[in-house]
Amino acid sequence: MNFSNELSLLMRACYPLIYIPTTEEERLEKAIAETLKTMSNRNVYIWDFVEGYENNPNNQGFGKRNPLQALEFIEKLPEKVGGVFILRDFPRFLDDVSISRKLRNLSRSLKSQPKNIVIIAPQVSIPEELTEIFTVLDFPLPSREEIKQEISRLISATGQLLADKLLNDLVLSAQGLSMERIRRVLTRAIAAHGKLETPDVELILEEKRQSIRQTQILDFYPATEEISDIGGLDNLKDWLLRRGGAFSEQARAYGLPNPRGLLLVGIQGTGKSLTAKAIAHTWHLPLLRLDVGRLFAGLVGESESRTRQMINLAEALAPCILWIDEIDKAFAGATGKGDGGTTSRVFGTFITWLAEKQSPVFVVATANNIQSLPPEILRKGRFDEIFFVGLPSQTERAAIFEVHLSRLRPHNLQNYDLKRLAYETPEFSGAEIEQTLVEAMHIGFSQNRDFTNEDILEAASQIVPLAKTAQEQIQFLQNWAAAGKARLASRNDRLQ
Ligand SMILES: Nc1ncnc2c1ncn2[C@@H]1O[C@H](COP(=O)(O)OP(=O)(O)OP(=O)(O)O)[C@@H](O)[C@H]1O
Repeated sequence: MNFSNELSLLMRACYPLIYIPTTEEERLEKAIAETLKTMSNRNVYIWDFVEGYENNPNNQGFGKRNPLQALEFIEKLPEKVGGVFILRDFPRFLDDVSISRKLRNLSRSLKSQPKNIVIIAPQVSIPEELTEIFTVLDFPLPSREEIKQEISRLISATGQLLADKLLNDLVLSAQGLSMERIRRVLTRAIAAHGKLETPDVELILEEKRQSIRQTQILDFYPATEEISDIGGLDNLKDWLLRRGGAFSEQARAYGLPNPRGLLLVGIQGTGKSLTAKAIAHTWHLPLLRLDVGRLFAGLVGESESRTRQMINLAEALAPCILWIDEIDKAFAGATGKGDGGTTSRVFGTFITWLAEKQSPVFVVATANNIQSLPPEILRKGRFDEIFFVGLPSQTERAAIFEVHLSRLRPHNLQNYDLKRLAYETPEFSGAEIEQTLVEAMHIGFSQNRDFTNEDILEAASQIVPLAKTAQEQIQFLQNWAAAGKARLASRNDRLQ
């Protein structure tokens, strides 16, 4: 359902208190006004702390610097009078006892009246005692159509006729930005050279990178890895290659649903993060990395708000890959109330979105410890597939050596005995193989010569693979996967 439909539904169903987190005040107010055109009997009243009520000649300036008076005004209007009361700056006053009490009283009396209070704020910040009476509604970032209209409006003043391809590229690059930012970057470009050109796409992308960085929770991650850079994991690679075109228009026309995502479970260093990066690069989609630590840092209440912001942004940037590293660590306490319920509320928001999302956001989550994952994550319908990524078999280790040696010594690959190297490195993970090669290079470099098979074996002998110290964890994961809880990322090849 789009924003306007959802809002009008809430209004018609007499939801008295609606909270809309957004930094796009102006655009939101326009959207509300548009929505109200389809409903009769609803005037808009806008209040802010400095000016009081505006828009309405009879009450101009009423409630100036007095938020309680702003609420009393609503209360005093005759029952039959319909209205939408947009209160700017209001979250700052929600902690005040008189405001809180008045809102709770209003939430009861307005249930039978055609009146709705809408609070706009950059973040959701609602005191505990008021959470029940507010309905939080998300305001999406500008759609492709809105961005297209805005670009056309801005360019019309210059008389330039934009080619379809350039217009499309500009729209695509601007997706995920607020309208204010889009306007700012485009006007700057037009002011600089009187028109819009292909290099401006990069300008917009840079603005987008900055705006994503400012959220501090998502990062635009440049990915250069290919699926062919993953050694072994053939089942997983086949699965991915089969879905290569699954986000295309043709796939939609064919009737295919958007792929939802993957959960990759396994011990450290087996290529899970590498897979996330390779998917983004191979499918030509932007890779957004969620910093889970940041999601939970900061003030109480901010985590929920950040989660919504993250979802909103990912949807605006779709089609994209949302990479959630170590999801087990993020939601370890989701079933308890240890942190005042924050983790469980954030988890609730996230899991609901995961289950219901229609947008082409492909989630790649990785986890090392299945025991600390809330069981809801593993339920069907959350991810398309759960893969167990185990330690590489001997054949896979040879493939991993090959991937890295072809990159490091593309012209001398024949100097290395891949089979022997794989045979001599039992229980090594991909990361440990990479580490071994780096060490071998140090040996060769320090003696002023190229590194050899012997250097690699020497380096390997100095590494104690994690498998030795984490046997219990590995065994647990293997049993879990063998019980049919996950698909094996590797082809069944038991050679160790
Ligand atoms: N199957 C593999 N093929 C090629 N390289 C690999 C493979 N597995 C791991 N590596 C190498 O090890 C590095 C680290 O692996 P990666 O970060 O993907 O592991 P991970 O499973 O995500 O571990 P963690 O749980 O610690 O994040 C990779 O960047 C890559 O260079």
